[in-house]
Amino acid sequence: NEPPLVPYRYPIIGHTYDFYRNSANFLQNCKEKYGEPFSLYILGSVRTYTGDETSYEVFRNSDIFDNSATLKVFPIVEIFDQFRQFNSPEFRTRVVHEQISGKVNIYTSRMQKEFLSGIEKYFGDCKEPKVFRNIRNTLGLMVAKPVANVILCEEAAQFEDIITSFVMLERELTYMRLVPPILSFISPSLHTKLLKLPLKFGWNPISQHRDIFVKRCKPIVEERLRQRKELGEKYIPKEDLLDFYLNDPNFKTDVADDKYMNDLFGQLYEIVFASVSTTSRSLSFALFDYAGRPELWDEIYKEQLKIHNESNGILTTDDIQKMVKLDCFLKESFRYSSDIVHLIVHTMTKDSYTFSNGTTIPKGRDVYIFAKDTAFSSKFYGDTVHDFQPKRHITSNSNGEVVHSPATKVDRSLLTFGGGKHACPGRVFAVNEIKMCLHKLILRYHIRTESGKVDPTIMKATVVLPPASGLVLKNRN
Ligand code: HEM
Repeated sequence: NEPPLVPYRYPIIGHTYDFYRNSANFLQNCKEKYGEPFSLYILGSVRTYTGDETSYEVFRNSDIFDNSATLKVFPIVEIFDQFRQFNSPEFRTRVVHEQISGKVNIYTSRMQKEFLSGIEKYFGDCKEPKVFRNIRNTLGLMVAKPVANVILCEEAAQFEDIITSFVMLERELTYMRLVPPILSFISPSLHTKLLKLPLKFGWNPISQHRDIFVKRCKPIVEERLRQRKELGEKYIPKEDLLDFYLNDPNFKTDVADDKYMNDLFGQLYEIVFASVSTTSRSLSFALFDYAGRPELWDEIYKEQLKIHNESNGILTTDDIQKMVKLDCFLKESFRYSSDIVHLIVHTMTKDSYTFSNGTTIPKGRDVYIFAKDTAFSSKFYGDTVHDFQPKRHITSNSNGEVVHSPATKVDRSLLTFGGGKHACPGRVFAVNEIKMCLHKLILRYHIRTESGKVDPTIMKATVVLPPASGLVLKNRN
């Protein structure tokens, strides 16, 4: 009882052409005609696509659906493995969960300072309306500053070359993700081999970023090691990820030699990449979603002003939690910016798996999540599914209590942060970061699109990117 294989006309090519020509429409038509899940023959192999009903099952059953299939299209682990001594995804997830998301209250004031200095530097006064194009790049730099502060250390966040390097790293690796997988026609593994070929010849696309990291951070690491040695038990650990690694039994050292610095680079920069690429993408979408919808401005601004006045301009995590309107707006922006197909690919590892609706897939089948189907599902979002309505995330109970479903929440109706055991461990940090940045920007500037309308997003195969048009900022005073 396999999911229906959608009929195709040409052998070998199968559905490849139709899929890449307009994947959103094509997948939608397939789902309407054949239900879900359904299977397609793309780039020489059969893949199963899940929609709003069955996608969450895949995330929830992470013991059966292995997410490492993602590495076939994006061999990021190998790139970082060239530098580090060992790779443990479980350890990394725990570190992000406990040391980054779990400590946002400690980081909030430092992040705030970084945002304020970033806003001054990259946007400035804007006394007269000023147009900003290529906003994703600017927002990447903005996001990189607090990330450098938390993941490396406060000192490192002040180095311009570290901040630029974070953004370049993100861009270079994202290009790799967008390389068309033409060779997969011959064999799916050939595409991966092509992407990994430069590594075989000793050329790693991110070596230049390692050099910058070593130049800037080695003296800091050496000084910390020296202090640790001198003070012993009396050493007070610094609140950043760099110090956490220096103190962890797996990474403890007396000497910061090349091998050690390479290892630190591999461990820390994979987290930097996971953090900067996703956060700057979401922040860019959110700014465009805000700038193109004047009907939302007043309410959101008033909330920010109230919280600003109450907190005397120095935000705590409690203040950020009070930004309910901003949170609902961000959640709606997450929904609107959903990729067509989820980045994470899952392979079914058991002998067979039967979905709750009765269809069965065999061992080894790659399962792709048709994410847009969930984000725009009328089952979850009713008749207004195509309207941008932040208030949908607020519910008034019969007892008069008003509750809202936070942007960090992972559930079957929104797959922005995945789900199940592997759900993004950095989401609390990311949402706090984005809200803080939007809060500061909205307080300081009137923000609108250059066109005065909601600008269209850009589609690259199944990936959705923020508009390439300009945003106009003008100081409120
Ligand atoms: C808006 C920003 C972000 C988005 C949209 C996002 C999205 C995701 C998604 C979809 C996954 C895969 C989940 C799954 O397989 O079910 C993931 C995993 C992950 N994310 Fe995020 N993420 C964001 C920010 C961050 C940040 C700031 C960090 C680190 C500080 C981070 C670290 C990670 C890590 C380590 C994993 C792997 C988890 C695992 O496999 O167990 N992410 N993220």
